[in-house]
Amino acid sequence: MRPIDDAPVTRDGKVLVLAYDHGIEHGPVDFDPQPESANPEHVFEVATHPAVTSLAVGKGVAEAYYPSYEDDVSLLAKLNGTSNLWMGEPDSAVNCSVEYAAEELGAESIGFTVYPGTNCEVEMFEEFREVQEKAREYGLPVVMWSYARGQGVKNDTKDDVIAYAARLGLELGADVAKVKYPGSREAMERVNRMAGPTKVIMSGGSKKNDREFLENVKSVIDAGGAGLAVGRNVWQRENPRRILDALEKVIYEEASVDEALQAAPAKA
Ligand SMILES: O=P(O)(O)OC[C@H]1O[C@](O)(COP(=O)(O)O)[C@@H](O)[C@@H]1O
Repeated sequence: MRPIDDAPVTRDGKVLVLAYDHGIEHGPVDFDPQPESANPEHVFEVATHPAVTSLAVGKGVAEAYYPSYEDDVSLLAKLNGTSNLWMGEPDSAVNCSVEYAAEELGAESIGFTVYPGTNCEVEMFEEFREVQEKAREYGLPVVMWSYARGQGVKNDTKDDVIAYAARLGLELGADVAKVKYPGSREAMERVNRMAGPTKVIMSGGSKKNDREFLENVKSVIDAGGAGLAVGRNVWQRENPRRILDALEKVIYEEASVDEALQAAPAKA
C-alpha cells in the first residue's frame, strides 16, 4: 500500500518540501547570506506558508522547535545525514528511527538519503529497506533523496544518471524520489517515466535568480513532475514568502513564470 496520495504531505497531488537539513549537510556557511536563516524558528515560520506541504528537518531541530508548530506545519523527519567535514566515500549516518520520528517527534512523513553508486551502496540500500518497511507499518510516506554519487558515478548531473536515480526510487519502494534537475523538460519527462507511480521532485540547489529558478520548476511541472524540495532558494532570500507566492502559482495554479513573477513582484 502506498500512503502518499491521501497523506497531508501533498496538495492537489503536488509536493513542496521546504528543506532545512543544511545545518547537518553543509554547516553554517549556508546561513551566512541571510543570517536569520540560522534560527530554526524563522524557517518554521516560513514553512507555515500554504505552498509548503512539509518541512524537512533532522531529529534535534524537530525536538527543539516542532512542538510549537505542530498545528501549522507538517513535519518530514529526515532520518539520516552526514556533515561536510566527512571526507570518506559518500555515506549518511542514520541518526533517527522511524518509530522515534512517528511516536516522539510527530512526523507525518519520512526522508532518507541514498547515494546510488557509492561504495556504501549495499549498506545504504539495506538501511533504506528497513526504513521503508517500518514507515509502511506507520502509514508514513517516504521521500528518498536519491543522489547518485561516489566512485561509481562519473557525472551526477547527466540525465541518464538522474533517470536511474529516479528509477531506484520506484525499485526500492519510495513514495517520492527527490533528484537533481536533469536540465530540460524532455529529460525530466523521461525521468518521470522511469519512476512510474513514484512521484518525482526536483532538488532546489544553490541560489539562482527568480526567473531561472522558477523556469526550472515550471519545466518539472510541465513534464509531469510533482514539485520540488527546496532550501537555499527560499530561505537564502531576503523575502522567502515572496518566492513561495510565486512557487504556489507555478506548482498549484499552472501559472506561467511571467504570471507568477507579476503576482509576486520584487518590490511588493
Ligand atoms: O548534498 P548536496 O547536493 O550538497 O545538497 C544537499 C542539500 O540539498 C537538499 O537536498 C535540498 O536543498 P537545496 O534546495 O538548498 O539544494 C537538502 O535537503 C540538503 O541539505
